[in-house]
Amino acid sequence: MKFSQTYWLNYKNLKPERVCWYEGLNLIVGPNASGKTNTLEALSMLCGWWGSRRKKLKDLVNWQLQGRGVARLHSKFCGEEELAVSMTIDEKRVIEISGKQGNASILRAFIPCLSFWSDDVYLVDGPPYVRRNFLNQLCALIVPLYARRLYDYNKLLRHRNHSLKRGQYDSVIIKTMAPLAAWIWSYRRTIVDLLKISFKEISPSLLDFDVEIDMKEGSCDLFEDPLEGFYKSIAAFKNDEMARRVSLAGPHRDDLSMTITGRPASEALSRGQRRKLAVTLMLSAAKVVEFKMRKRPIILLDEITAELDSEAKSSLINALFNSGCQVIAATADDRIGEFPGKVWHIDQGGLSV
Ligand SMILES: Nc1ncnc2c1ncn2[C@@H]1O[C@H](COP(=O)(O)OP(=O)(O)OP(=O)(O)O)[C@@H](O)[C@H]1O
Repeated sequence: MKFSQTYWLNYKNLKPERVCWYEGLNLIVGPNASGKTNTLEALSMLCGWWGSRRKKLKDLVNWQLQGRGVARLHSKFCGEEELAVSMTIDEKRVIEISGKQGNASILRAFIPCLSFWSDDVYLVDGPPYVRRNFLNQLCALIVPLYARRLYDYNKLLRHRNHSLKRGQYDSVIIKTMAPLAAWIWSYRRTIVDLLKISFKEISPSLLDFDVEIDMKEGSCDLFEDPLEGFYKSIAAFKNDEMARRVSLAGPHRDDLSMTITGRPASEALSRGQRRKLAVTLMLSAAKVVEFKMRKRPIILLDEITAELDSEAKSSLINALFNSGCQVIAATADDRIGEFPGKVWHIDQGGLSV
């Protein structure tokens, strides 16, 4: 699916505008605070996601209107099928998909979209939950049931932590959690295996260093059978859990390890290299989505050129071009040079070609 035409009204600082997007690469260039991130955020909302900065819905309405008006987002999509999405935002968000009431999870299933925000460099050097969130989003995009199972697992985990805090070791909760944990582990493993394959394909054109990525399970060891693995890990961590009064084994302790000749990427790489690695992971994820969903995802990329030298910029642009995906990227750098797509300029919330 691809954005063909969007229209927005009263969304943050964006001017009311009808925009016909190019089906290949789009680059939005503009100075700081001109509305680049706001534009990408509006597009991400239209695909059923939140933007980079999770805010209250009413903060998305133009400040001058707050309490007196609503923000509206509309988009026509083309591709595997034609879709029209409308969204009205004030205290709550009302979504219509081709004239029928819908919700964000339906949008995500119809219009796969991956976004890369400036903070996503933390994918390499941030704490494990950042990488778990990345994997969770990818898995939930491909199989919506994953989000449901993860929600159920996290609910039980909260109960378990509550019991542990009170010094109780509740084996009924463990038994209920076990099949969910095993399912989440199996699914994550499948996706990480695919991610490794696409990473191997893409990384030579983008990275001048070799990175090994792998799933690091929150268990005491790697097991063939994840259900057995869960029970064994729980048993192995029992004393520690009772002493620390918190649950230490299970998918909530997973991580995606990234190493360069055995050293963690967060230590071995410069900031620019970490950014390249994070973008490469995102492009690998796009390939996995395409393979599993038989649909090319839309890619939204904020601050695409930040911290990249000219060689890295051009190899990234080439990789985006070769992905065949519709890409909408933003940059404050107006010296981007040759660009194989449509360049938009934004100033004070107004887009022009
Ligand atoms: N609800 C709102 N109503 C009106 N303006 C808003 C609203 N929310 C945010 N803004 C304005 O939007 C502007 C920020 O836009 P945005 O984050 O898209 O900038 P940007 O072009 O990505 O900038 P940078 O290059 O610095 O990241 C800010 O000036 C902010 O004051």
